[in-house]
Amino acid sequence: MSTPILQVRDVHVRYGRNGLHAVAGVDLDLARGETLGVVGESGCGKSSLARALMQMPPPSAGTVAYNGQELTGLRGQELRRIRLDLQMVFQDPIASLHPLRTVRQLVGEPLGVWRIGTKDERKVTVDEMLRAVGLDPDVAGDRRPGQLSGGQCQRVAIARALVAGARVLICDEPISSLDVSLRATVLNLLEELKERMDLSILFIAHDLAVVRNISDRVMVMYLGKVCEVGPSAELFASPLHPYTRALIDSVPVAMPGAATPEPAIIGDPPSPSNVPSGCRFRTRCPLAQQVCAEEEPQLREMEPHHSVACHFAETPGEGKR
Ligand SMILES: Nc1ncnc2c1ncn2[C@@H]1O[C@H](COP(=O)(O)OP(=O)(O)OP(=O)(O)O)[C@@H](O)[C@H]1O
Repeated sequence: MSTPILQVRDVHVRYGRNGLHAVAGVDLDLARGETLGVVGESGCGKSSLARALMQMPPPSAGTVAYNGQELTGLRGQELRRIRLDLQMVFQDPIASLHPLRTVRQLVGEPLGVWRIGTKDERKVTVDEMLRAVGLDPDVAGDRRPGQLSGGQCQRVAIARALVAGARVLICDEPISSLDVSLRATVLNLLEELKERMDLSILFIAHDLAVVRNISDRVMVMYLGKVCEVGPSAELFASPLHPYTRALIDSVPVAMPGAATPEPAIIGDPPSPSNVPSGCRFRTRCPLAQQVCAEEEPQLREMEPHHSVACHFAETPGEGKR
């Protein structure tokens, strides 16, 4: 197998003087051409992890290698250069774009800053990129973000992220702020661009339904740690962690007249400043036993490429170790 395009080891993110531990030792590999979905409830550390991978700011500890090159020690120009390859798309597209710039200026900016191509070549590249994200340059090119819909702004943000030849796209809830009717079109666009431009994607979302179809693999986070990671189809068909099962059970069935499911998971997650001993999910887990308070379960591979951090993963529901 070739080297992963992104290789992350034992990344930690701490905030503030009290050292709130938002990401508590995450490993991940993103293979070339792969889409890895990252899911978990609000506050579990998904965005903190994404920013740490981008070195915005660098993680408090751990390593992040892009194409085998370690990023955590890089600063200034060197880091900005790498960030052309490693781009991020944010949840709120309107807020992520300068309101006074035109669409052409916004998409062309990375090319101008790095003096990629001549002025005429840049114009051609920008127009091609706008067409690639489904915007007509003659119609949208001179508009400003305030004159576009949320979905169009997200297309502009994607065009801007990809225009200078990005290899990895980190999408942080890219469709959650969009109208429900537009979400599928933006997901389809990302899939199409991934194929056409040979991208690798880390796709963050708080609910599993969104990542289900777009991801090759899915990584489930709980309170700053990975509790399960595996191939998407297998993880949905045979989830191993009680938290993953609860997330899947909470996904509404897309059928007219289907009852809204009861929340399968009770209460809110504990604060990352007050993490339970042993297994951090135990305070909400239907399978919890004494051992869960005493020993932290480590990620272990149960099926090829499918790992889980749970003492009771082999016999879910029976309470046997
Ligand atoms: N800049 C910051 N300063 C202090 N605490 C922060 C900061 N950013 C995030 N946190 C805290 O870190 C924890 C993880 O937050 P993060 O935004 O990474 O989670 P998330 O899973 O992306 O949540 P959401 O889906 O709501 O964006 C939360 O407790 C949050 O309050």
